[in-house]
Amino acid sequence: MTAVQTRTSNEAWNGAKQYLSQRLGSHGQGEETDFGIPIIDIGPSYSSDLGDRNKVAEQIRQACVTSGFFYITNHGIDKQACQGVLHQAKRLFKDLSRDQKEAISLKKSPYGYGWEDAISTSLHDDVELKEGFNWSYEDDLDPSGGDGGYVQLDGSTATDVNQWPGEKDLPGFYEGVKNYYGSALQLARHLCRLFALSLNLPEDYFDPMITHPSGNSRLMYYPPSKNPRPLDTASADGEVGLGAHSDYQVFTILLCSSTPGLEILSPSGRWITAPTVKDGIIVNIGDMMMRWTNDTYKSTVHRVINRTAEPRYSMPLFFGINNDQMVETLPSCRLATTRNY
Ligand SMILES: O=C(O)CCC(=O)C(=O)O
Ligand SMILES: [Fe+2]
Repeated sequence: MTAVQTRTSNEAWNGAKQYLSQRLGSHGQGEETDFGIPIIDIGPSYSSDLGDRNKVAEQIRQACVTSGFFYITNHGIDKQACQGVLHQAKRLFKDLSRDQKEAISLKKSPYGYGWEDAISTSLHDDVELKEGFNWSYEDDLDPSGGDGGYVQLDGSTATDVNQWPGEKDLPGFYEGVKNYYGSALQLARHLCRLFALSLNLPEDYFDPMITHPSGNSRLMYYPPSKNPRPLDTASADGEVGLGAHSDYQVFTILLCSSTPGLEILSPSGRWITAPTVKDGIIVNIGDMMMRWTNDTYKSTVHRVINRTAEPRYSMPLFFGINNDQMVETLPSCRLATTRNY
């Protein structure tokens, strides 16, 4: 049996800071070739023909070995569910009073779930303007019903850890979130099959690892800029919505309102603005997938700056495998040559 190593939150924070500065330090030397956010129509991946599914998987692979970011269209999530959850975000951030928000503040949660004030949480020492609301996977949100085996990242089996606004304060909020989140979980499981194909693994390779997945998610609010200006990614002007970071899970499914703001860092150190793609949802690779694939798939540094006079809302789902799943380098990503020592 392997000993479980625990780290204090300070150690984890410092480790994450160090990791980010290494990642930022490595920019400026890389190549720009093919770096962007391609749009992949995943409609054909729902076909019963393996050839169709493989064609989508190949496009996903191409995106993952370059920027690690892509849009998906024809993803199967109902338009109303998407609009609905962004509407719930607006209600939460605009309609709740300060006291109602404080009542569900993440400061009261051992796991950091609940409402997050606009405070500096950036690993890059930016003062962040965003407000958030965080929660973790729960069986009731999962259309599969889950298998009852969910464990938190620290191995605890604690349930009821999420802090939802009261039904009286925000009627219909939970249902609106569940409606989209449940569909996004199903999409995540579908994407796992495409990732498996893209990595030359059996299509069902990840299936047993996502029966009670890590599905932390959040709603985000980026206030309108005090100084609305044209997009100029060279300058942040002190108004950082969400500081530079990479996501830590396997992959993120990111739904955004139509206000632009997401920027991704190219290998040569340029910030590239993500365009608005009608009915498109962003998928991006996280650090866990980068590690798991032996750096074949890229987890790219990104940030959010709202330079417009409009508010911006988004909902990232940080999808990961079961927190109690043992991982080792994926078989198709091990070095081809074996060392004799
Ligand atoms: O709001 C966005 O567009 C991005 C959010 C994000 O990158 C994150 O929460 O990790
Ligand atoms: Fe992110």
